[in-house]
Amino acid sequence: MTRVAVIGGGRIGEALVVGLIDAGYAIKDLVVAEHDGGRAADLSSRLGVRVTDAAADAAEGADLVVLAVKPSDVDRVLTDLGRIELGGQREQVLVSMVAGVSTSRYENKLPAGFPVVRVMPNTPILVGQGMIVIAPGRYARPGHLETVGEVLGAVGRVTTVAENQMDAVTAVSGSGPAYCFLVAEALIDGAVGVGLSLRTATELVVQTMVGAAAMLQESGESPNDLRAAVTSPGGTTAAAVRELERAGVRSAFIEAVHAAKERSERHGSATE
Ligand SMILES: NC(=O)C1=CN([C@@H]2O[C@H](COP(=O)(O)OP(=O)(O)OC[C@H]3O[C@@H](n4cnc5c(N)ncnc54)[C@H](O)[C@@H]3O)[C@@H](O)[C@H]2O)C=CC1
Ligand SMILES: O=C(O)[C@@H]1CCC=N1
Repeated sequence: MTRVAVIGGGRIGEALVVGLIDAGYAIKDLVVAEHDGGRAADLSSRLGVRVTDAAADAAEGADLVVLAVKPSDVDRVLTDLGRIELGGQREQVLVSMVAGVSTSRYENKLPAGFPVVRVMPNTPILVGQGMIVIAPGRYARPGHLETVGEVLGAVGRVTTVAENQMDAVTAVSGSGPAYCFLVAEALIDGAVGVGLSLRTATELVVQTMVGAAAMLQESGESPNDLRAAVTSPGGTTAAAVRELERAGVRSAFIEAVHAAKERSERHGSATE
């Protein structure tokens, strides 16, 4: 099996490891580098994976070295990885999940020709329902992409784009679960406001989102058509949608995606 080292056992690093284990990945083929001691001990006891505090230690012997640290921690990880002969003993690929950081930035610091693949996952990888978008760096060959796609395909749907689309991707599917959770929170607030218990409100909202998502995925119809089918003339939905449009919800989402893309671009320029 492809051996995977995850550098950074934070939220997305943990989601990846849990998702892979739940998908049947062998624990012996996973290792995490986490430099926060408390967090490392917690991960090791809960997940049963080997956790080390050094990126170089985790990367040695791994086929995929997955970076899941904040953009500001990338330099430190690259310095640490410089202590070992990356790609010397085996074919290795660096997989960066870091928002905004370009493959060329890694390529400039890694041994010449070292393959780098930029990936934007999202937290539903935790439950095998992630959206994972891949962009090859300059030296990543089809075989490398295939290996990355095979491993990450265990935790969600994988698609490939050109790297110049990755900031937009980050703004849509990378951050996207947060937008959905915010909508869920607001709907639950509304449901409680019209008299439902928190428990009933949560059950109704969650299943409504699950059902709507399944229709989006399976019906082949556009969101607009699906919404029209719920909207009876002069009915409740039309009254609700009028309020949402009046409050500028549509343009708020559009502006939110623009803001997230700009932030991702700034991560890149701040660390070039
Ligand atoms: N949280 C999310 O939904 C997503 C996050 N990402 C990206 O993943 C990266 C991590 O994000 P989060 O998991 O949310 O952050 P986080 O702060 O929860 O996790 C980062 C972890 O890396 C550890 N770390 C930092 N430097 C290290 C080093 N040199 N060696 C070992 N461990 C080190 C930190 O102690 C921390 O536990 C970011 O670059 C973010 O852009 C990408 C997609 C989705
Ligand atoms: O908020 C962030 O910066 C990261 C990238 C995509 C999701 N979380």
